[in-house]
Amino acid sequence: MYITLSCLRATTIVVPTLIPKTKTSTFSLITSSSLSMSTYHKELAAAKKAACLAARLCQKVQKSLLQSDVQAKLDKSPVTVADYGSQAVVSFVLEHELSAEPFSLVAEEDSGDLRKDGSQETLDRITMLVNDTLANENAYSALPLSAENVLTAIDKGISEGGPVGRHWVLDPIDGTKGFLRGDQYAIALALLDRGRVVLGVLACPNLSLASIGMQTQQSSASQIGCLFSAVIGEGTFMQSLDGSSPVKVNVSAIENPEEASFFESFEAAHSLHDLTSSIAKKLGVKAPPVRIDSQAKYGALSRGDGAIYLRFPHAGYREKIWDHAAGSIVVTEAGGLVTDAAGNPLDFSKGKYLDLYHGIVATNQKLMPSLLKAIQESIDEKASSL
Ligand SMILES: Nc1ncnc2c1ncn2[C@@H]1O[C@H](COP(=O)(O)O)[C@@H](OP(=O)(O)O)[C@H]1O
Ligand SMILES: [Mg+2]
Ligand SMILES: [Mg+2]
Ligand SMILES: [Mg+2]
Repeated sequence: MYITLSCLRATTIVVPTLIPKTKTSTFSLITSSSLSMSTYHKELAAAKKAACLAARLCQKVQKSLLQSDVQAKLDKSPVTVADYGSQAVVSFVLEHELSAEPFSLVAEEDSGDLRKDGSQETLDRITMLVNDTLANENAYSALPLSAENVLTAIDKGISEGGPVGRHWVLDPIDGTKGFLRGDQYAIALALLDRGRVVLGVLACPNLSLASIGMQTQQSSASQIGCLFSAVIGEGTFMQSLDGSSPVKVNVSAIENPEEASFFESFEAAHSLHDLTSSIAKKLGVKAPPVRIDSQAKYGALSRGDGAIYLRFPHAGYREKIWDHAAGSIVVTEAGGLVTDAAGNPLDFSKGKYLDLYHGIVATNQKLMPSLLKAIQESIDEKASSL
């Protein structure tokens, strides 16, 4: 039996342990072969390290959130010093850990607003946060970073992605609105190889290690902060953000929709809650929806906390790849399916956006056919009532 020592080590170190082989319905301990044989082993270790450091920065900011730390982007969505700081940290760490490889990053934020007059104080604060976060990383001779270095690191995220070569895909804080409320958010990092997601890491600093809905019954209730990771063909693993041993996770095995519970966005503006409630009613789902922010929903789904995730944005909204790349591989490698509302797999090879039929659906293989049927009926009913 083997465990990883810490998610902050760039090269995953495995050591023998005396942990007994235990198994629950959804978790099992990692095996040596799944760690040592990975094609993307180096990339996985770098991604975990980058996401854990970024999570540390975000946690620090969330604890002492000041109004001046929040700004509105041109599209009026919020962005915080932590979004920028997280992007700078991940970009810097990936480029330095994987310096032998060409580096392409598709990321949500850019430095445009930070370069404008009046932004110097905010930029100085971000630079300080980034340097504090990386302070213990003695291996990086480029430290401390100047404000210009931080802007450059943020702007490395300017790639458009696409079907050729490798591209990292980053949402430095997914669920910024949840982050501002003190709720769920995630640092979501994925690797595309020739248009396919081959690796994903989701750091969820506010997600309990115990399953949602079971916190009151489990002793690990107080342990908060999960890191999900998945490599194509190797399964999905969960560990605590401070580096506990990874456990393999699996999606729910529920076959009867009446026993299923479903996740959706906390923000009603991000998904049509009336449509999802009509779908749930058709399926006979009894439990009320679990509404949480960010790709933490994919993480929770991958370990079987709920059985379905439904996301139906308002007409005209185009989903971005960084909102789903890491989450989708975390669910598919845990045995689930992630498709659009017609059952088509998500295509991450088209650049920054996903072309979708109506929305995104994630569940296990047994429930998917009846779910897609209920979805189509609900979409048709909605259309005919307009
Ligand atoms: N009108 C809209 N419809 C659907 N998604 C939206 C939206 N406006 C913003 N979003 C996306 O929803 C993400 C949050 O997802 P969720 O609803 O699952 O919490 C946001 O990510 P950021 O917080 O990274 O900007 C943003 O990209
Ligand atoms: Mg945003
Ligand atoms: Mg996002
Ligand atoms: Mg974001």
